[in-house]
This record gives sequence, C-alpha cells and structure tokens, in this order.
Amino acid sequence: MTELIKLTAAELAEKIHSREVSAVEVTQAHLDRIAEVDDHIHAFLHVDTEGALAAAKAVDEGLADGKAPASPLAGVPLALKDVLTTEGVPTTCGSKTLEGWLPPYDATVTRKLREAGVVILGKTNMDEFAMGSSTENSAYGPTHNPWDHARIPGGSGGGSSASIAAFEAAIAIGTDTGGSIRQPGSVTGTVGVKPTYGGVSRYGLVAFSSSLDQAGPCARTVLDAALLHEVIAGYDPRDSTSIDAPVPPVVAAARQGANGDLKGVKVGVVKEFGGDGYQPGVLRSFQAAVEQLRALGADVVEVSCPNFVYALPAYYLIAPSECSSNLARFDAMRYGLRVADDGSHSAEEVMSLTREKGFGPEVKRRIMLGTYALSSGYYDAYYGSAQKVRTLITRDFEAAFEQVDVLVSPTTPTTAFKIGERVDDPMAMYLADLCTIPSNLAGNAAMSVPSGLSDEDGLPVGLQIMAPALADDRLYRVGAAYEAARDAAAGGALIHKVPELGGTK
Ligand SMILES: NC(=O)C[C@H](N)C(=O)O
Repeated sequence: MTELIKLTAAELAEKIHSREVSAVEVTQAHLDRIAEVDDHIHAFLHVDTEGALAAAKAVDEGLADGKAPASPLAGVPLALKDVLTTEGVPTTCGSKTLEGWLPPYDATVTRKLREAGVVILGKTNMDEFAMGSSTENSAYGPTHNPWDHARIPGGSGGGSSASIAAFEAAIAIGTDTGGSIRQPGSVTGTVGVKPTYGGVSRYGLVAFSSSLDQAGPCARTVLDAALLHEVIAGYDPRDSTSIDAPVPPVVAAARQGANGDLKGVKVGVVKEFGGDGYQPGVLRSFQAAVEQLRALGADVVEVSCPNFVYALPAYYLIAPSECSSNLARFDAMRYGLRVADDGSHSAEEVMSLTREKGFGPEVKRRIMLGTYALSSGYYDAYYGSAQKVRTLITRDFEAAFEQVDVLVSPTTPTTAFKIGERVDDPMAMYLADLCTIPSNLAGNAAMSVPSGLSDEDGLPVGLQIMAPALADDRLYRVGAAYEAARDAAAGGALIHKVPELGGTK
C-alpha cells in the first residue's frame, strides 16, 4: 500500500482506471503519508480529508458504472497552492489577513481540476501572497525541504514542491510570478513549469502582480507535469489576459521527448547566466546537462541576451508596483481580518491598524516600494524605466529565438540554503530568481527539470529550459528527453534518492 505513493501520476491513473486499485485507496495512502510526515515537512496549511475522499469515491463510482475517466488524471491526488480559491475550503495565501476566509467560489484552475476528477488533498504552504523564495514569509511557519529538513524548499510555492518531493501528493499546482514554481522545483529535485502567460486562467488566483502571475504544474516527472498542464490550461473568458488559442500539445511532446532523440533541436546557452555568484556545483551540474543535450543530438550554441542582467531590478519595480495596487483590496472591510473594530476608531484607523497587524514585513516592504515607484514625480524614473527594460528583455528573447528553439540556464544560482540564512537579507533572497525572472517579464514559457545532485552538498540542482510564448511543448520535448537520459545514466529516478525515504544523498 505505501508503495502506491511512490508511483508517478501516470502510473497511478493507469491502475485506477483499470480498477486495479481504487481512487479511494490511493487517496487514503497519500492522506496516511501526510499524517506520517507533514509534522516534519509542513507542506500543508489545510488538509481536506473529507473532500478528498468524497472526490475519490465519485471517481470510483463512475468507473464502476462503466463510465470513461473524466481525464487522464482522474483519481490522482493533488496538492493545491493556497493562493487559488477553493469554494468553502480555507484559502489564506499564507497570510494572517485571510485567516479563516472561506471563498465563495472556485478558481478556474480549481474547477478544471474537479471536473477532471483530480483529487484535491488540501492547500499548500507559501510565502505570504507569494512574496519570497523560501516559504519563510508564510505567517504559518516555514516548510522544510524533504532532502534536508534544515533547508528551505524554495518559494513562494515551497509547500507544493515539498509535498510531491515527500510523496505526500503525486502532483501539485504552483503559481509563478518571478520563479515561484521553478525555483522550488529546482531545490526539491522536482519538475516545475511556468506556462506561457495567459495559457492558464488567473481567475481565482489571488493577485500579487497581475501582469506576471501564472499558475502551472509541479510533478515528479515531465510527463506528469504535461498531463496536469493539459488539464488546467485553455482559454477562459473570465480572465481578460487569457489567450484564445489552442493549448500547445504538451503531452504529445513529452511522449516524443521520452524517445530521447533531440536531433535538429537548437539549444542556446544563455551567456549572461553563470560565473560569479553561482555555486560551482550548480555550474558543473548545468555543464553536464548541456553535454547530455548535445549527446542526445541537440545543436548547442551560446547565445547572448544582454538585457537579462537588468531583469531582477526591473522585476523589483514592476512586481511591487502591481502588488501595492492589488493588495489595497485587503482593507478590513471586505475580507478576512479586521481589528480595532470597537466603535472608537475611524474607518481609516481600522484599515490602517488591520493592515499593520495582518501583513508581514516582506509584504509591507513591497507595498511601500511599489507605492513609492508609482508616486507622481517618480513614476517615469522608476516604473516607466522598468517597463522599458521589460521591452528590451522581450526583444532579447525574440532575437534569441530566431537562432535557437529553446534557451537553457541553471534554474537558480545555488542549491537549497539553510532556513534562516537569508531572512534578514532581502537582496540575497531576491537573487534566487536571477535566472527565472526574464521569462515572466516576457510572458514566455519555462520549465525547471532536475539535473541531478550537486557534487558539493548532495542537494538537487535544476536545469531551466525556456521557450517562446505558446511553444510550451518545446519545454516538454527537451525536458523529457533530458530526464530519460539522466535517469538511464543514474540507474533510476533521481527523486527516489530523497533521503527521507531511506535513499542515499
Ligand atoms: N512569486 C514569485 O514568483 C516569487 C518571487 N521569489 C517573489 O518573491 O516575488
């Protein structure tokens, strides 16, 4: 029974759909696993035992009636980042501000998961309102990395990635504004994909930075990520930035890639990412991954994207500016927390005291940065300049994709750092997203796929693959080919080396 938790989502689905095991058994095995390990990992903020078992039972009943499964992932247990609304199920965004809030509606992603028969186990821990790279900014305490409990699982979606690395869920949903799916994927040895902006609906995704936020799949294999991507993607009239175009054929691409042939695929290594500030073990793992791509037949060249070095400062003007506006809605009048509501304070005082109490230091820092950057007299110098940089970065991508099909870089400059190591140094924390931010600014698709363990500390390293907008399938083809070669060379799937399950580092 406990072996069930080690299967991939694709394997679980096959067993459930052929009725070799029931969805209820599979769900119960994961709930048991959560009960066993989540005190140590703290991936979940809320476990919906009843809802999960009821959803699993409905899948089993449908199959028993001879109905076809609602989707290729029907019956598979999933962990959902606590920034996506779930009707009647707590949604906190890792903030005290929303403690106890029960959303009156499902996010489109949530609805699509339910319609696909995916079993939602619960809501995962995250940096408050998705601001952070370690989950230490959660108001509910940090999540621990399953590879080393003293280390961070990345952020902001550390709970989602940790939950699959610890085999508490088969698959998970994250959101990525500047790297929040890919960086946690990288440091937990799991796959994380930021789809093309507009490829997955933002309806019901509590907004941090609306022009950057994008939900996407987290999984232990590239194929599982592709299966989940197909379930959640597609046009949604409820999101004005949703793209009315067919979903790229990501599952077919993952299957094609698994055959291992990358002949004719042109891969560009981003010249600007690497060198000083990068952990040598990360760079060695990256070089080995690039050699592996070459061995699979890819044509590898170096490509310069000169404006990528300005992506981080541009992001830290654009994202806080949008957040200062988006978070104005938490005004003590409509949702969640309200303090000083004793009749002796003005409405303004109630708002101000509530926001003082409800938001943590990183959220306050960004609201202040953003308010300043948008204020009259400074707008052109800060926000305006950042928007120009954003255009230059998009042009760098366009020029690069005239030469190559995909770009590659390390996902993040270091392996998982220790809990506490960067909490007092926002700049060091921000640097975790150095390589991931350009794809958000341009609205392109990008993936992190594990490239093995660093030879320095035995911790997971991620290879980032970047593709043009609406060419998400390229990520899956290259990622699946690389993954198959990596596992063949290592004699087994990397994730099974996670020490928490008795493997070796
Ligand atoms: N939300 C994200 O994608 C994470 C990024 N590290 C940030 O703090 O903004």
